[in-house]
Amino acid sequence: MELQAESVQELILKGEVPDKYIQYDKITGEPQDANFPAMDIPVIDLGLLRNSSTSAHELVKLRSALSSWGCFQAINHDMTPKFLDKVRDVTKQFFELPLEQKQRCSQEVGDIQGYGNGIVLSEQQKLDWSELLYLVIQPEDRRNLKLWPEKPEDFRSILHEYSTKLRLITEVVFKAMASSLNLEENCFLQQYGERAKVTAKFNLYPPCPRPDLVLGQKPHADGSAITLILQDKSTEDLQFLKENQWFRAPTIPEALLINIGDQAEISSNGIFKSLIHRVVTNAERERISLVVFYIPEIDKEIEPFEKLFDESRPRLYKKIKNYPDIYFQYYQQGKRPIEAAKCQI
Ligand SMILES: O=C(O)CCC(=O)C(=O)O
Ligand SMILES: [Fe+2]
Repeated sequence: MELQAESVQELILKGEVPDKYIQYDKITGEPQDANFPAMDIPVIDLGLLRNSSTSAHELVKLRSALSSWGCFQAINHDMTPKFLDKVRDVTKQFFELPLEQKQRCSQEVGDIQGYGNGIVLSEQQKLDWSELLYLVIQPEDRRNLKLWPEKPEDFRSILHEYSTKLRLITEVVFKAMASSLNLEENCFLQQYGERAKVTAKFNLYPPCPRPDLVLGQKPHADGSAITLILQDKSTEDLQFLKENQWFRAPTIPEALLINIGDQAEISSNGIFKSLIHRVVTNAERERISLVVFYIPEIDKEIEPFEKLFDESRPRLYKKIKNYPDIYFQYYQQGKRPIEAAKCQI
């Protein structure tokens, strides 16, 4: 079932926060806007990773970051700060359009692509304080250009350029992830397939009058293999959960925050961690972000690489296929999707 939620823009005009948006933190019991410490994650230079004579130290940092926090900040990725600001600008300009104009890109029934307030699976579901635009960007023949905004005028060309650049970045990152585990460098790319799906989710989190009770995005782990996030420069509202404590992700304007999703946790036999994260709201400022998911081909078999388990280190995950399907089924039942892939030990 899909129900269209009332747009947050309309609620702000009315100045009210309906019950459907009120969420309590069942994990820590703290108000959503308590002051949480910053995560201690490394900044990794992708330029150094590209070359085997300079990569050794970065690979150690990468492995350690991905096995503790499941994420890192990537710099020197070949996208200039000016270009990243352009991406942020077109995102902001799109969300500033009048609602009717944004609705030209609206989600169609049964499809998550397009503009909307996220998928509403049931009447009881708590809602996020956000607007979003979700588009497939790779493979190119799977783009639904009808849903790509025509305004602002440079939106499409900038998204195309961003998507081309990200292809090279994801390749470097997957190869480095493999090398950091002493595996053949193409193993992730091969397991995920040449036609892996890459999707872009543009998010707007408007200022919210009750940041103590309302979330921009509920706690979840990503169903992707990896996720690449371009953060807003002016806020730090993304948080990761580690050992039952929330930590704030620092914003570095020129960096991409790259995190592990469930499928790379499975391939790495649990060495890399797909951590639960959420977005909090903010009474003063709006926040925008551009989140890109790298999603393996659905008919590829995803399983831990053989070299990563033996008698002393048990195999933690089974072979799975079509994880997005499993993900939605489990998510709907309020369970963590990766549980479905765990071996019974
Ligand atoms: O907006 C963000 O920074 C992160 C959103 C997120 O976690 C997601 O879309 O999966
Ligand atoms: Fe996420």
